[in-house]
Amino acid sequence: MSSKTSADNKKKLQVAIVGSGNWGSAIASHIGEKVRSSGKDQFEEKISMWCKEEDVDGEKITELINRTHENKKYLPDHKISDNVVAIPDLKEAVKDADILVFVVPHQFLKKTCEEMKGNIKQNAFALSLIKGFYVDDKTNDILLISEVIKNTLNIDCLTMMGANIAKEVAAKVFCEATIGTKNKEHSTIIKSLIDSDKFRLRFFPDVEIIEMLGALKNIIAMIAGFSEGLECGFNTRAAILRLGLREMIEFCRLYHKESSYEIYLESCGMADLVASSLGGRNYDSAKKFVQTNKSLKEIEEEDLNGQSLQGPGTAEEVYRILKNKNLLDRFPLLRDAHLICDQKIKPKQLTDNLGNHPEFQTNQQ
Ligand SMILES: NC(=O)C1=CN([C@@H]2O[C@H](COP(=O)(O)OP(=O)(O)OC[C@H]3O[C@@H](n4cnc5c(N)ncnc54)[C@H](O)[C@@H]3O)[C@@H](O)[C@H]2O)C=CC1
Ligand SMILES: O=C(CO)COP(=O)(O)O
Repeated sequence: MSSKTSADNKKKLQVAIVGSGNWGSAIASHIGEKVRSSGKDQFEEKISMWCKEEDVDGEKITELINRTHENKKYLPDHKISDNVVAIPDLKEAVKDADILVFVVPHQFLKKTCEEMKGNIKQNAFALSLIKGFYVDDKTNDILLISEVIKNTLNIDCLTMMGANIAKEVAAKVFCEATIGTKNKEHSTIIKSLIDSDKFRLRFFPDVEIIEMLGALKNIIAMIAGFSEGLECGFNTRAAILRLGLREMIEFCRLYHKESSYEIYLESCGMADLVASSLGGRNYDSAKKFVQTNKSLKEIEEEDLNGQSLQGPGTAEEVYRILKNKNLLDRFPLLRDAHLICDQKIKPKQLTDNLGNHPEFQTNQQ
């Protein structure tokens, strides 16, 4: 008589991580460890991680990762679980995957999806960790990352956003994240794959809002960095976070009028805004922009060793959307962030004008 259980007979799910930067490497390792510790019956132990090939200290980055179990370029000083295998060929990395975890900087997503088209399993589904969005060339309006993934690959796409600074997740200190999905079966699978004592998940159906918040907080984090560069202090920074959160909510409500406050108070909203405005790359670079007078592009090249700032691109996209809707004056922080990045106005102009924010005009005695 066979001693096989039904779990043995059930086909295990294969996971591929599409991306291997700072966050990509950290989440790949978390997933690798989670699968090993409690997911062996449900998931294949080997996790494929697509890694764009490049040379690091005379060695191919994929070979370096697979030899040392560390991504010395994008996540130095943190070991990656050794069941994560870096694969340089995108099609090879994703072809057998049931779950595709997207975590490339947002400017590379469309090309990555195009290359994957026709090379993935029909019943696969995606989870996007990418913070950013596009402007649709036809409508001049917002085009979400999850929509690009869904439309290009014809698969379901969940989103995961939250206060998740990669090196802290890699150091295994507590954090939480928000999953957006309306698909119960997929949310149950993602809970088994990622949720742990040190990385708690909460689930909501508001996929679009969760994704928009993840992108918008990068813009407000840059403004917090500008104010810190100007040595404005904690009171001003706190005011920027409050006014910024207000604008983030109003922006989301352009698309989801009836959304309740609950979602904005989750990790994807207030918590990510706070974490990113204390210690994110967009915050740090914006602070340095004020202190050095270098452009953000120069700072990114000098300081980030190939990592990518998402704030400046998203600020430009939001500016375009608001301009097209004739709403720039209702969103002065979102508007001015782009003008500062583009060196059209000085950061001080923004901080000097905080007292004229529309928020103060609608609440006067
Ligand atoms: N780093 C963090 O703490 C967090 C990042 N995120 C989000 O995750 C996404 C990915 O961020 P990271 O993993 O930090 O990336 P990163 O900022 O470390 O970017 C480097 C990665 O981009 C890849 N890359 C460079 N050129 C490319 C190209 N032409 N095509 C495809 N890939 C290319 C590199 O190979 C490398 O894997 C972003 O949207 C970011 O906002 C979200 C939460 C935390
Ligand atoms: O999204 C992040 C933390 O949740 C990281 O933000 P940065 O890209 O600004 O580092």
